[in-house]
Amino acid sequence: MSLLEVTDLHTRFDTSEGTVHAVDGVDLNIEAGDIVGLVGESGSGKSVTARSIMRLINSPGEIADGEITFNETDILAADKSELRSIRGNRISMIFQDPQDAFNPTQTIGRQLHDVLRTHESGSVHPLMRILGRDHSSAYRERVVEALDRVGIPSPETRYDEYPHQFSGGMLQRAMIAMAVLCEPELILADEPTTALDVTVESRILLMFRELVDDLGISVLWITHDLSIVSELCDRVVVMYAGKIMEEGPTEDLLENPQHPYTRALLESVPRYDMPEKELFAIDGSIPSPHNMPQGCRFADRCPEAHERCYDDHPPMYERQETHAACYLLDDTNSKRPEPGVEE
Ligand SMILES: Nc1ncnc2c1ncn2[C@@H]1O[C@H](COP(=O)(O)OP(=O)(O)OP(=O)(O)O)[C@@H](O)[C@H]1O
Repeated sequence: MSLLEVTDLHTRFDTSEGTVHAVDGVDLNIEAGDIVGLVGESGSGKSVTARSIMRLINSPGEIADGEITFNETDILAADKSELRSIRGNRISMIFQDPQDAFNPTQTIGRQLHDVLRTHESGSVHPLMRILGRDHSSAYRERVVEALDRVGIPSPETRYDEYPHQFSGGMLQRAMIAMAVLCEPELILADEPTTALDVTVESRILLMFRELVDDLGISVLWITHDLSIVSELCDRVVVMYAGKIMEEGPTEDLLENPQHPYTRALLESVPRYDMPEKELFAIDGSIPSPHNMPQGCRFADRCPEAHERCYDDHPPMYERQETHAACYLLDDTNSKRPEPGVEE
């Protein structure tokens, strides 16, 4: 059994303009120790998928259907106390903007210390906080160790500094330290390096891979950047307009993409080794979330679309280890008689 199994997940938002089917029948598996990249254009439903896994969908949103099983725990049936013990302890989330994750009025060390203490022994009693009794040296040591592990220089000194004294890259590292502090089984990382410059980004990716290998943590890494996926991920899941279009091992999927959408995404990545290559942009735009087509969500932009693609969204077809939702992979297509030809 996989560490995380998401089956036929439907998450929607009821807005004044109608219902947005942000996640529409998503299946997703993550094995222990794997880094899975979730890629797709803006608005395709990546963040809503991650937030659904944590059950962080608030009104006007709701998880309308599906199953989410995390290490044999039924997340959608879990009560508040079960959820509390899962969030942070067993599944952590890292966000794009580290500023939002930290309180500007408390030192970084203090905040990491509180996370550790809260998850290990319940919430910190306000009186204990005033008396400073919760500031045990064992916790401090573990926080310093975590800051050191993510490559923050002079972690002992940095422990007592405030968020504004950290650069963007350092703050991002501190957030990663916070996510790994409780040694979770799964980290959901929502575009955590998008705001960083490329040199800091590649240092963080390298460090993250080492961290995951050392601690055996599984990761869902959300991004729209395929170069990050090729550097970091074991498997890739390609999402478009609320649906999974293709998924498979990174190398297979990037070298031999089956879905026209994946091919188009790969075509639009700038190639430094081929500077003369013209940049490709996918024609059209992602369908309006209020007015999804009944057929393949990508049909309107797909150069290979045929009549059938406009009728129903295709199921997943298997090609070795890759699965793609595209009728081009349906072997029975070739056996279908040409119109007007007797069988
Ligand atoms: N609170 C909300 N209310 C209404 N619609 C929402 C809400 N949150 C998300 N959506 C809609 O759900 C869809 C999926 O959004 P989501 O944030 O998951 O996309 P994404 O793939 O993560 O995009 P990005 O890469 O830009 O973060 C979008 O159409 C978005 O507008």
